[in-house]
Amino acid sequence: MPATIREFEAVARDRLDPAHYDYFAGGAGDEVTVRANEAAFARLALLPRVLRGAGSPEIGVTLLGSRAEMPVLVAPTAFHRLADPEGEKATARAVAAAGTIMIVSMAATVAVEDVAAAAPGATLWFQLYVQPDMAFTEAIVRRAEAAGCAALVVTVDSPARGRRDREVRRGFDDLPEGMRCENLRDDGGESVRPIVMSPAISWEHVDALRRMTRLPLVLKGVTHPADARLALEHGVSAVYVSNHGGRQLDTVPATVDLLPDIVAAVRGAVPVLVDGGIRRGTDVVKALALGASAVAVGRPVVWGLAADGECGVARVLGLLRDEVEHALTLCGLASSHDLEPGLVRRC
Ligand SMILES: Cc1cc2nc3c(=O)[nH]c(=O)nc-3n(C[C@H](O)[C@H](O)[C@H](O)COP(=O)(O)O)c2cc1C
Ligand SMILES: CCCCC(=O)C(=O)O
Repeated sequence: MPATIREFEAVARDRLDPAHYDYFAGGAGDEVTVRANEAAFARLALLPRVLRGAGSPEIGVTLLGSRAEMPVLVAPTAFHRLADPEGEKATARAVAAAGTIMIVSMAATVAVEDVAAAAPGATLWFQLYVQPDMAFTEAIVRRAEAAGCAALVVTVDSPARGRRDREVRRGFDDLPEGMRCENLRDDGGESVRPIVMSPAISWEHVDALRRMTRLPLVLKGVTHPADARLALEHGVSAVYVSNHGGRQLDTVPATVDLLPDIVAAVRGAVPVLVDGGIRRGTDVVKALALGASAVAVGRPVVWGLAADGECGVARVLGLLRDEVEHALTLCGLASSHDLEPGLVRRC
């Protein structure tokens, strides 16, 4: 039984088709950003306080009306059936058991309605790539609403798909026979449209989404403080700092290094979420101390799923939960809400 998330990756690597492992693990260009995300956490040190009598820590969080029993969400990742036959259904069941939030990818290999039905207790948010055909975008949004998704996470770091050399080398350019992006079905029909990543997507599309749905909008893929300020002007309900796990533009800085400037720009107006390189409870604690309301994990969930399906995801989420609680206890804190920047030192 793997004892750490990094050990889960090793098990997953052994079990996965090498092309699929490389799809999940890889990133854009020289993978500078992939490495930077994890390395940046290692460069931050924690400076605990002692004798605080804090007791056992409380780590739950309420975000946009959704409750999460731990401040770690499941980031949207595509193609879970490449990792396990049950795919996103298995992930959602583990998420329900952990009491956290799963952001279902628009590129899921199980339809969002079927994910919801498989895990009635799961809190689901839906991730959207705005499609230039806004009628089709609206049809997808309506499906997510009807399936009970409680927020819409709009990914804005993908005006084009990142170039990932590992995918090119492996010739990975399509899903295997019998697997497809079920959320891209055309108007209840049998055909599935390709996902379009369009450089024409702009703030006007965010405004159109705002008018289209009452769901809270989360903007995923914000890295520049000026864009965080614009996001507030356009009425978003949360800003999600992400460089897509280093899979889009290579050499974007590590997200945890970008976080303080975004938090300063947002000035508490809305929650700030962050993902990228989180592999330990101490990473979660550092991100929260620097002002994130919660974090999300992408690859760790895929490693759990590939290693042992629903049980593997449950174990990965359980590890993170235990590690967060343990780190808070060692920091002398009664609650994750008591985290503040003074706990973190750059070393
Ligand atoms: C295999 C894989 C597939 C992904 N698919 C999506 C996706 O469909 N939509 C999206 O917004 N982000 C997607 N992402 C990005 C994740 O949501 C997240 O930003 C990233 O994985 C965080 O970094 P981490 O993997 O180091 O935790 C994907 C990431 C991976 C690794
Ligand atoms: C067309 C699916 C895109 C999935 C994705 O965002 C990723 O692989 O990073």
